[in-house]
Amino acid sequence: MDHFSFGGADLTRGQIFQVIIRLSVASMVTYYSVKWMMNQLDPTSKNKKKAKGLAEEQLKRLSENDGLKINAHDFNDYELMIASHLVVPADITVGWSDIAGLNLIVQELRESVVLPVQHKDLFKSSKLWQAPKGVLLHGPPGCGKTLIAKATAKEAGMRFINLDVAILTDKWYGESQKLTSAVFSLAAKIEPCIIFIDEIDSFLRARNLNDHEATAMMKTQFMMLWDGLSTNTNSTVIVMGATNRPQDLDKAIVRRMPAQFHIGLPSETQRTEILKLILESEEVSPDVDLNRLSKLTNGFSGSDLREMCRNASVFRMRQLIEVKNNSGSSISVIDKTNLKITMDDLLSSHLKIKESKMHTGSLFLENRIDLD
Ligand SMILES: Nc1ncnc2c1ncn2[C@@H]1O[C@H](COP(=O)(O)OP(=O)(O)OP(=O)(O)O)[C@@H](O)[C@H]1O
Repeated sequence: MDHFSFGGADLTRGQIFQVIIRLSVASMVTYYSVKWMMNQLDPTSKNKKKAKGLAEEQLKRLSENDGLKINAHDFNDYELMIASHLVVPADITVGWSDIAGLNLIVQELRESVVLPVQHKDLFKSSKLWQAPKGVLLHGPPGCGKTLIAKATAKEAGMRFINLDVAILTDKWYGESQKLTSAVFSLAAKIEPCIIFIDEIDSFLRARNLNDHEATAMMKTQFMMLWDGLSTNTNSTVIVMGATNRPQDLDKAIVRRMPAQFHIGLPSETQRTEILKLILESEEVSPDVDLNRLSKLTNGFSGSDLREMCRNASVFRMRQLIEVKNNSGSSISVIDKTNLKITMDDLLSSHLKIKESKMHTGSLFLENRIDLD
């Protein structure tokens, strides 16, 4: 029998084999225990599991409803993490008809994005007809940037990744580089796709010396992957960014977004159109004067106008019902004949919102000439 000498001890071949097995088992136990402990310590482990489940569900819907031949197994963990923010076109509830007063922008997006995506074969003969790889929507909050991005995806039949950039930079998710490249590889697998980044300035602001090394690397990587989209003319992936502060964006990013649209506070005429659209499906009393309301709401965004109408309908509801207990579970109807939103309801609501905007300093009265 062969004998081997280890640290002065004579061991047979069988004994060495046993030692190796024991060592392997011990290392495996240690590896899995440490992994389990890390998982327990990781505050995002629950979120990760939830995100994975959500992603698998969305991808399944995509293959069932959109006829895309995909399977959750075709995606790595990082892609699944990003896919949890995926919205399938069937779930997007807004289209062009939900946007008021922005006809020119809608027409441009229809021609430059929707048509080339919908009629890819027809448009492929010219490189200039291809949809741009980057679109920037800029302007004050609540004026419809997100609305436009979603409606574009819906009308073009594109999948929509509402990218939460916080997960790319969150240290618990780690591996920012892998997640960043997963954004683009996922988008390519499910194209045509819009990668929407709200407040893109917070992620891709002008690079400066104070940037953390990892952040700087991630920005560079993001831009390289983005450039890769231009070389692959077959895939239709568009990065669409929205920002209130375009001046803070890195110039290199702005260059990558050749299609840019300013969505400003609505003019008087636009406010009339927005109010008309919001109140179209509501019961409105004949005394409601939209032109007067539009004049009074100088400085209001589309979102403020919506809030004004919502508030007015709450005033109406108060006239209609009496809440009998604190929890609101018991109500009695007082007057069913008086359902229509009145001009008084809207005027009271207007005052309430104007006051609140003045307190928060968000009422920017525009001294502007209406161009439309
Ligand atoms: N032009 C518009 N037509 C119809 N509704 C509008 C319009 N602009 C804004 N709204 C209403 O305001 C809501 C908020 O708009 P949206 O979220 O698109 O604004 P945003 O510009 O993306 O704001 P933020 O910068 O705060 O994200 C919309 O869901 C819609 O109800």
